[in-house]
Amino acid sequence: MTSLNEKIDIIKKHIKVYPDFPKRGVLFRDIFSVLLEPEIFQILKDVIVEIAKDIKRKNDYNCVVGLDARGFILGPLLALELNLPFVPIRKVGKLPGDTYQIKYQLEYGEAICEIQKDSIKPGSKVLIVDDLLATGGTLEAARQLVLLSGSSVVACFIIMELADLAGRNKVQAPVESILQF
Ligand SMILES: O=P(O)(O)OC[C@H]1O[C@H](OP(=O)(O)OP(=O)(O)O)[C@H](O)[C@@H]1O
Ligand SMILES: Nc1ncnc2[nH]cnc12
Repeated sequence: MTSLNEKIDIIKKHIKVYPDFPKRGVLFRDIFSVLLEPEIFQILKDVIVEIAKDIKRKNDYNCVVGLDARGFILGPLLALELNLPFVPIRKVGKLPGDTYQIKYQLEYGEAICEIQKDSIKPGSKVLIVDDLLATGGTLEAARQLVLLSGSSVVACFIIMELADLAGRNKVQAPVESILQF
């Protein structure tokens, strides 16, 4: 049987790294490269489900929120497995109906993200899911959108954390990451 740490090592080896994308000086870590081989994608799924269940035991949640765009790979997998609702947070202009909006800074730019006002049941306890934590601007904006929706964030779950950027210090909720760079 492959241990959790061995599975995490396999995932790490399959994350392709691109220097100077999308801007000079950024080392881009591409989670999509893990999805090219079904058996590696399956390992990623097994690892995130195991860790998400562990987070739930410590810090119960009843809703999974995923961030545009790469949080949409992971969030729905977890939500289905845990039988919980999945709610998307999207870049501005992509969601129909009434929305809450927050502007935030990225490692390489600025953006606005949105959530549909009627998507999260008020009073929910939310797990936010994304592929990568860089400056923490995206996660903190997402946390504020959950708050505007009348719910709270019990934890954030990330595959890759760029530890040097100290993004977790910007996020006013516990952050759990699988790989640190
Ligand atoms: O911690 P931060 O500095 O906020 O950066 C992290 C965010 O940046 C990336 O998404 P990006 O905004 O590039 O959007 P994409 O997934 O649509 O490419 C990544 O998937 C995170 O969502
Ligand atoms: N270095 C990086 N690699 C992939 N996605 C990112 N989003 C922000 N910084 C990133």
